[in-house]
Amino acid sequence: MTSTLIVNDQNLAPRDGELYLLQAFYPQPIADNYFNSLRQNLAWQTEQIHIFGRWVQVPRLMAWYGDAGADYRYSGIDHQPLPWTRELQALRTDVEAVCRQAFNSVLANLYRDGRDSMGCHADNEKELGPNPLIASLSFGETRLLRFRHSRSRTTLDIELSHGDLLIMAGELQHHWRHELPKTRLAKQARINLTFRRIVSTPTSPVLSATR
Ligand SMILES: O=C(O)CCC(=O)C(=O)O
Ligand SMILES: [Fe+2]
Repeated sequence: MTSTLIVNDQNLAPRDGELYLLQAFYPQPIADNYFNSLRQNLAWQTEQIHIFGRWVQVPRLMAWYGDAGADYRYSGIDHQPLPWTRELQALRTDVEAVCRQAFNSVLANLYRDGRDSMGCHADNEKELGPNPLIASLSFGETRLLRFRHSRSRTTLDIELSHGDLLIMAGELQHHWRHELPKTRLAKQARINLTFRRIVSTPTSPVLSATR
C-alpha cells in the first residue's frame, strides 16, 4: 500500500482504490456547530443541468469555494470559486493535516432531506489529476453513499454520519462510481464538503451531465 495518509485505518475498498472512513472525526458538539454555521453561512444555490435537450434542476443545493483561479466545471457550467470563509479554512486545515495534502477548493452540497440526492458518477475530471485524493466531510443526517465497481458491478455501501471524514484515494475514481441515493428514511438535512485539489484548468465540459 502506497498511501501517504497518516491514518492507519483499514482500506474499505476491496480492490482498485483506497477508501478510509474516520468516524466522528469531529465529535458531536463541534460537528453541531459546523452544521449550523455552514447551513447558515454558505452561499447555497440551486443548479441546473442540461440533459436530453432540457434544463433540469439538480436535487440538492450547492456552493463552490476555493483559491482564486481554481476554476471548476460542474453541471456543465464553469464555476468561479467563492473566497474561503473562516470556517471552511479551519476545516481545510484539519483535513489537510490528516491527508498530508493541500486542497485548493471545496464543493459543498446540501441535501435538504431524503428526496435530495446525487446521481452515480466518478470524480475523474481531468483537472483533478490522475489519482485524486478527495476528502469528504459529512454533517447532519446520516446518508448512505453507494459505490459501484465498473466491471464487476460489486456494490459497497458506506454510511456517512455527522462528523465523519471519508477519504477517497488511489485508483478509486478509475474503477468505482458513487452515488447518494434518495431515501425515505432521511427527514433531516445533510451537508457534505468534498475538498479537492485542482491541478489544471479545463478547456471542455468535464462533469457528466447525468448527476
Ligand atoms: O454527498 C456525498 O457524500 C457525495 C458527494 C460527492 O460525491 C461529490 O461531491 O462528488
Ligand atoms: Fe463524488
